[in-house]
Amino acid sequence: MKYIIGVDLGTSAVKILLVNQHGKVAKEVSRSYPLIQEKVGYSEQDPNQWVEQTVSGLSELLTGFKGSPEDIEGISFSGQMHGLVLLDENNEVLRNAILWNDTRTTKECEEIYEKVGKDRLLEITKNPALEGFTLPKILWVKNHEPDIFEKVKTFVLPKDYVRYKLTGQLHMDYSDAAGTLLLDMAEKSWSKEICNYLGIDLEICPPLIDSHDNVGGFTEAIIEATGLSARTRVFAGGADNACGAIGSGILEDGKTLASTGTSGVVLSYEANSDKDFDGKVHYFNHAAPDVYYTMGVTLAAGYSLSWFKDNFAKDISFELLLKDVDTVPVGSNGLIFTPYIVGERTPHVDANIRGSFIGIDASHERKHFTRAVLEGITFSLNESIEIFRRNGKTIDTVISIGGGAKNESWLQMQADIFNARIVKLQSEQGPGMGAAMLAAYGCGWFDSLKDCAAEFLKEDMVYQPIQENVGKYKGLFEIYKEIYGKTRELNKKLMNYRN
Ligand SMILES: Nc1ncnc2c1ncn2[C@@H]1O[C@H](COP(=O)(O)OP(=O)(O)O)[C@@H](O)[C@H]1O
Ligand SMILES: O=C(CO)[C@@H](O)[C@H](O)COP(=O)(O)O
Repeated sequence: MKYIIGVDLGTSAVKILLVNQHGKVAKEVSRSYPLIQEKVGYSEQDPNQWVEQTVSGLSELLTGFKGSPEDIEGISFSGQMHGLVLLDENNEVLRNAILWNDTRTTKECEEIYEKVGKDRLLEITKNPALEGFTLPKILWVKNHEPDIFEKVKTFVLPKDYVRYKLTGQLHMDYSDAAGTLLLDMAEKSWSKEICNYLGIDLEICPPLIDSHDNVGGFTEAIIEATGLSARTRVFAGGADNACGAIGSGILEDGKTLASTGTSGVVLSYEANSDKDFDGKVHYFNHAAPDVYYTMGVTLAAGYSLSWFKDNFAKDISFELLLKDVDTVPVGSNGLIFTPYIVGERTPHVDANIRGSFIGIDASHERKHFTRAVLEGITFSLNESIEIFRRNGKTIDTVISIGGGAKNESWLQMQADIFNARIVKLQSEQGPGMGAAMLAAYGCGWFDSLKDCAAEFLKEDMVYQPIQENVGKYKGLFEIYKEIYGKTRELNKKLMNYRN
């Protein structure tokens, strides 16, 4: 039997899948790492922890493997997007990575608009300046840490750094480069124009490649540390949402994905780069060759649930915390949660908004708060679904992936709130599976990613919307949408009291 490996470098953990030639997951390993949050709005990670945990996870993957390491023909990567990793002339990390959910860069976004112009930025990159994207983070380091910036030789994104440490080769693929705000999306090249406007040396941008391109093999040190073979071919990989889309078969028009990882994402396939969403949703290069996708992002989806569990149910599992949610009625007995605990992106680009529980009643127990958290996260995702529907997309079926897709009650809730069929695949590890599929395609096992999807991806469960719940959620969603406007000014005033 032949195998490939898909590595998904997520925000909460690195998840590694060993997948056989029929797409069956033979083994799954996960290793977590912490977020470093020194101040409100800051979110960082240590790139060397990603590498240590990935190498340790790969070693465990090989432990007890019955085949020969040479049977593992390829490996590829999916990675949390936008995170800035700065390297010096020896490719040593200069500071912690500044992550996608770090919102310290509001001023730098304004600087980008002033110097590049909003319309020109949108023309070149197809996206607005958002705090989470990489370019504002580069400018933040330039403005606040000039001593570090002076030493920068190259910048890369999280999975690119891990791949570099495994192979000694430094690259970035188009799907991840699209999230930097430095890529000319249609031309597929770094934008000299944007670099010039902002005083950034084009030379710090790494070489660009396709997600299925072979970058070489493992270094001797990695082979020794993990037991992997020198013959395994390493393929570039892609942005986690692009890989999630591949791993869910979002490879043709009309297909929609909902992902509840640390972030939440609603994603739709686009054949061309010339649609106009006026920057309301992100518009990026796919990891499948020469196609695109659009998506709306909830900054704290699974992260809201993890935050709730860490603070109010630390010693129990997610399964135990969620086991009672079906005993609570739709609408959590009049309790609504907004998941703005680190700000929001879609539809409200707002680094200062914060979350609320509205309608707390003396009768509410922890299970009501738990259900309200799930409902609030799903309402937020539904705001992205609403944008897509308003732009003429038909969304009647949604493939659901990410940590949240492990829970059946949440999947039914998605069906009821989205008013769409929810499909759960046999593995909810969309990005890891997408990375594995890039390796399978790169190895030449299939003529196209679509052929690979036909062999690898199998439906497990389908959740149909329950019309009585759909009706109730329609009314609740209208109330949910009012909360942003009604709490925005209060949250601005409360900013003075945040550390
Ligand atoms: N059993 C579960 N049921 C529901 N949600 C879960 C469960 N386990 C984890 N999660 C949620 O999934 C999130 C992690 O999802 P994952 O897709 O692994 O994220 P990432 O790729 O960002 O690391 C956590 O933040 C948590 O809220
Ligand atoms: O910022 C975005 C997309 O624009 C996030 O979706 C990140 O890509 C992180 O993903 P997860 O760790 O939540 O999967």
